[in-house]
Amino acid sequence: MDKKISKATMSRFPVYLKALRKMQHEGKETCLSSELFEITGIQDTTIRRDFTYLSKTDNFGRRGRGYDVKHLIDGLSEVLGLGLDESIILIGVGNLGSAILKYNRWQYTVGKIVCGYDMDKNKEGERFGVKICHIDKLEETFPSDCKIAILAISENVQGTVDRLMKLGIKGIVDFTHSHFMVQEGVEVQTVDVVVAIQELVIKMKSNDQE
Ligand SMILES: NC(=O)c1ccc[n+]([C@@H]2O[C@H](COP(=O)([O-])OP(=O)(O)OC[C@H]3O[C@@H](n4cnc5c(N)ncnc54)[C@H](O)[C@@H]3O)[C@@H](O)[C@H]2O)c1
Repeated sequence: MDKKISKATMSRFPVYLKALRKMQHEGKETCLSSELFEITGIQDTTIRRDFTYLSKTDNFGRRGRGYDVKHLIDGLSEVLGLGLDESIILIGVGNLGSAILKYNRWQYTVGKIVCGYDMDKNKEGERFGVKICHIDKLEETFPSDCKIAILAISENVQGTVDRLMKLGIKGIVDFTHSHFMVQEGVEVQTVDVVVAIQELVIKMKSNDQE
């Protein structure tokens, strides 16, 4: 792709992708930008402009006929470097981990949690349809195609991250409040409710000052 895609456009792509995967799941083959507007709240002019950045746009989006849902999904997945079927593992099946497992919005977006791990033997078995293994069995049960791990543990974070990296994990969604080191080529995405509230308060204050 030759055209440079702006950050704002890139941040809207996952939103379109999620909406389109849901449409595809419901059996829809084409969609109008106005329909995407209704689902995403993003103006259709913005949507149409954003889609011009996708490499396959030449073949679709003819006026009035709408976009081919599959072509759009392929184009967006290509740009975002995402597959539909990421195998994700969850480490720590406590309060937060269980809530994440129960959250069933995975399937239209990035893939699914294929296995959970916990150091508590009582957690072994199955939860919300997902197999839970003891963390001691991580190496022997690790899904070979898995590149992403969600961390919702409270102890031995660095040791666990080291084991995950040895197994080939390249992306970590981190809910712990611990500082840990990763090797080059491993990405960490931190999710923190407190930080989100802090940012919200800052935005609210700056609104008051305007
Ligand atoms: N980011 C956020 O916004 C946010 C919000 C709430 C909690 N947290 C953090 O998420 C983590 C989990 O919170 P919680 O409320 O679910 O705690 P919890 O005690 O209910 O659950 C933690 C689970 O992880 C397991 N565990 C701990 N260390 C482990 C390890 N090294 N390997 C395997 N399993 C391990 C425990 O057995 C337990 O089942 C904590 O670190 C907490 O501080 C973050």
